[in-house]
Amino acid sequence: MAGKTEKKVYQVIALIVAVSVDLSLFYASGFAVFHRLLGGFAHLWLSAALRWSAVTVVSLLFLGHLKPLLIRFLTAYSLLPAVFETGTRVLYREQSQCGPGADVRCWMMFAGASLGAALFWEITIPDSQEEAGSKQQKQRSRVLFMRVVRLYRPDYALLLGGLVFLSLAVICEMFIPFYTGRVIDILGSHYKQSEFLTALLFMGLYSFGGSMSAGCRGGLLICAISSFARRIKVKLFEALTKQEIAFFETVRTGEITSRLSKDTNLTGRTVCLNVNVLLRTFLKTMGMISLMMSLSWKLTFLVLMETPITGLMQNIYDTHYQRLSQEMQDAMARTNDSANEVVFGIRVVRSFNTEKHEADRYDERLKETQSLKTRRDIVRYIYLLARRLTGLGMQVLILYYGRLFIQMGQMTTGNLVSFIIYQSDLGTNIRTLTYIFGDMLNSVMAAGKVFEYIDRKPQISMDGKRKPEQLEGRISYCGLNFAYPSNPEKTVLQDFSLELKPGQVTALVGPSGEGKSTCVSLLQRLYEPQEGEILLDGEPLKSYDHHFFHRKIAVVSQEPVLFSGSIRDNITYGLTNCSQERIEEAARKANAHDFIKTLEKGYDTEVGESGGQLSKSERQRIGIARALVREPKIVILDEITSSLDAESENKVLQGLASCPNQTLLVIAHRLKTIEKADQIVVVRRGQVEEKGTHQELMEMQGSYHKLRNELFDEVNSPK
Ligand SMILES: Nc1ncnc2c1ncn2[C@@H]1O[C@H](COP(=O)(O)OP(=O)(O)OP(=O)(O)O)[C@@H](O)[C@H]1O
Repeated sequence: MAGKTEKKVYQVIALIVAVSVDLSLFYASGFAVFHRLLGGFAHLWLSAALRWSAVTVVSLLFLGHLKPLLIRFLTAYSLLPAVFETGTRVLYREQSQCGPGADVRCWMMFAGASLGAALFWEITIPDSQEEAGSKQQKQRSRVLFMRVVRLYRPDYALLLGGLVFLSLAVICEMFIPFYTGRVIDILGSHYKQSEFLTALLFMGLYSFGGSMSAGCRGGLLICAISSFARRIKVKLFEALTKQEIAFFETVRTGEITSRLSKDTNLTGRTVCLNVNVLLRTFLKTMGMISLMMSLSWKLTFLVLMETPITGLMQNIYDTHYQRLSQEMQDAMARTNDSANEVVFGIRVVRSFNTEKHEADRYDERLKETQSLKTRRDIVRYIYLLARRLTGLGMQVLILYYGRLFIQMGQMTTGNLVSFIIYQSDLGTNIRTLTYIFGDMLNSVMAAGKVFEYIDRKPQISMDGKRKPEQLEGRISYCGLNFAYPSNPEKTVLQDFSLELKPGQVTALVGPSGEGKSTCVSLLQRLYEPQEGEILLDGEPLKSYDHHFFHRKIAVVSQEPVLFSGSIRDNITYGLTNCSQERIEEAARKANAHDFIKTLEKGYDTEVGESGGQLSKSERQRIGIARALVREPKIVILDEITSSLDAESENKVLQGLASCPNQTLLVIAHRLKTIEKADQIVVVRRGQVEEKGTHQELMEMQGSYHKLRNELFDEVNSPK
């Protein structure tokens, strides 16, 4: 507490000493002797340097170190009188009121202006520690922005063309108000036709040039944007397809599709269009300010005084508007998700008669979105009102002072008209500049989300190199412990060990939810066990080359997913140069050939979206053919019985048994079909409870025996 008070006392003493030193120097700089000795400009700049050094040293001595905000303030504060005076003398050959002498009013004006500028800087580009989080975010935005700019490299020619036309358009547009004022002056004074026609001609030429250039600029930039969007979409898509399955389970589908469709477009469009608007507005603003200066530098300074107020208002508005927009977008994504879910599961909705319930749920989500939208719009209206009021106040001031200057002969009526046209544009331009700068930083956040996925390293590595010429197909599960990443609390497999031998059929049986499908997922490397390892021919799965491994292992899941396209496309999915004989052979083994032949277009029949034009059993058989056509070393059938009748299942198993040295893993509920398996494994609570042949397990009278009896009772129980 005492330390804090001491620090405060030091700060107050520092302030008093610095102000006294500075005031003395400021007054001394006004002494006539210095003017005579050093000349006008030299004395101004020397005094600025002296004041800067003196106040900096005093502050350093008392405070020990200087914060960036204080350095900026001191620099602006010491240099402002010199800059202001030099500018006035060079540009207008006049001396300002603060030029020859130095009084307290000038000193206070410069101090106030510097403090305002430093605070404005601090709010827009913060430096202080309290704002460190926000500063970091802005720095991150800049890095992201530069990355987007680099990604535009293939389209630099288009961008360059766009920039050239942009500059031409700005130059042309800038001169139109100037000639408007000129026409008014010509009409108002001694009318000369030649002058009038020349002014009209130039106005026409500039208008035409401006429109042409603006059109070309827009066209070139749109081309650049669409080419960029295509490139980044492909990059993102590639990155997404490499992610592990757990990623897709933890991230909502709506979020992924929104990244792919919306954020990629936003990244390309906003950055490119923002740069376009930013440059155009910046050039226009600079040009306008210099033209306005030439019309009346005093009125121009008056107009520029509005800038910090507008900037601050814009900054506050942007922060709230962006936050509410983000919340609204999230709410919209949730609304779309719920609609998608219902469309996807419309059969369930209909059969459970929950149409009304789903409509109410959708309405709830819509209400949430609507309320956020209303709040966002209210913020916008308040901002617009404040903006209009400041603009109006400024226009009244301009008219008041403009009339005074006309009376004093410092400007003509035409000049004032041109000035007012420029001023109304300038206000919009300055607002656009502040807005675009903020918006650009915010919009690159969309790019940030896209890059987050592009840069994401899949948690299951695909860096294995092993591609042996010969593969036996011996699988060993060694002491696996596993919990799904989306539910890490629940251990699904516990010290799970099992051996699958080449040329043998292993069947996993057991009650539902005990971990059979999980064994298959781990063997496919869809997930990585937390402990233990799965070996293939004695080597860890992750040491095998990703493509090699997935050519050697084929899975037919409970509900195989087909993709739109023909039956042939689906069977040969991911393969090139696959002969018709090979396709047909696989289809025969899968008991699919006969039904395909009865179709009008045979193997060229379209299966529809997700195979929707085929029955469940037909989809299943095509899924089996797709697995077998690869001639894999290891085949996994995950409860194919759920959609196949007993006859089809028997045929499929016979077909598979005819492949020599294939390791076959079957998960089955219908125990009858796996009686002939070389090894039957009962999985319970994530562990191997029993294993052996059908005969051995029946003799043991354990779990398998019990399961068989339960199923037998189920089948024979009176309906
Ligand atoms: N993707 C997942 N995320 C989280 N938990 C999961 C996931 N998939 C399965 N589980 C859980 O893991 C446990 C084992 O599931 P698994 O699908 O392996 O059982 P199963 O024996 O194959 O059952 P079934 O015979 O019904 O297919 C279950 O409790 C299940 O709820």
